[in-house]
Amino acid sequence: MRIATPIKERNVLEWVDIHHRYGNKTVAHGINLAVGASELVAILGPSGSGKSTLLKMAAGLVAPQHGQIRFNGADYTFRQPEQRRFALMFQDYALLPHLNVWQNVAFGLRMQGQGKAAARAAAINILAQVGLAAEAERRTGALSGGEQQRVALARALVTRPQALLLDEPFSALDSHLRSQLQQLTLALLQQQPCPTVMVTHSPTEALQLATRVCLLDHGRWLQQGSPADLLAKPASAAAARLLGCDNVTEQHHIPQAALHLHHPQGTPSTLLAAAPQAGLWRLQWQHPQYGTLQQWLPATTTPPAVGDSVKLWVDEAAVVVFEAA
Ligand SMILES: Nc1ncnc2c1ncn2[C@@H]1O[C@H](COP(=O)(O)OP(=O)(O)OP(=O)(O)O)[C@@H](O)[C@H]1O
Repeated sequence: MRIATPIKERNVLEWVDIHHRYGNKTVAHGINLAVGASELVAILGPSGSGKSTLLKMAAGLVAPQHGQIRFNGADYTFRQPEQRRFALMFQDYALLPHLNVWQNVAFGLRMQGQGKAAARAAAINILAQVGLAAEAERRTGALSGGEQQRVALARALVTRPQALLLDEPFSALDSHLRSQLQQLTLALLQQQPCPTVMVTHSPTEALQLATRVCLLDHGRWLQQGSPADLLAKPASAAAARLLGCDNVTEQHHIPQAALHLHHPQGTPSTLLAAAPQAGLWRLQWQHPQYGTLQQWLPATTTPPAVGDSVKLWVDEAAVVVFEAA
């Protein structure tokens, strides 16, 4: 009988059994992660949880004390950064101040040995895609923060990297620019897919952009999954809090779908506060069994008056109970 050989996906970036400490602080504790060519994986975790260290290991800027970085099945752990052909876009995007915009973008291509004319043409082409063709001759110091970030994105993608590593790439931008650049990044990645890993501390960013979100705490995965799966069933209170969920205790998470106002089976609850926020009403209830609960309602609804007592039903079938609780 012939046994079918599993087809191994190509262009997979992997962290394999990574352990790392700084002094007595463990920042990676048996980390495994495989990112496929069409994936955008977000690593979401609190400050100091070890997110950037994992990215730096893939980039070749930090060598893990134990474990391997692999690409396409090959061991990359000790390859020099420039031998990896991975593009980095870090928070401090560090454009070269003595070069103009197109020269910054073309820099990687020139380092790879491409001729000046071809490198310039490729740079201008990608600058057009990020809406900066007209700025090609300008000094980078004269650009706004958002423009500099777009140059950094163009610079990261112009070399057609084997993998893209993004460390808080959008955090310095205001919300309008942030969403513009996020959409632009997704569009460019659709044109030239490669394993992409984005480090962020923003649950909104991770859940909106990533195909898979990995929750990291103290150098360990808390949980991994698609945004929809994680939101539907966070595995623990720590995971739910990292995801930015409301109504979390050590025992359970009460999602918005579990809350029903003016329900005949509801328990009289007092409205403590009501405020417009992010285009919605944010209500705070005092519930006799569940304590303080946050509820979000559409801006078009008229909330009860603060101090009123209203029947609020918590549908227990929709409450997420944590297994360890
Ligand atoms: N070169 C280093 N030497 C000593 N300690 C370090 C070094 N680099 C990072 N650390 C420490 O290791 C921990 C993890 O750092 P890392 O930058 O990976 O975390 P992070 O999750 O990306 O944090 P942040 O969101 O704040 O950037 C932090 O406590 C940091 O201070």
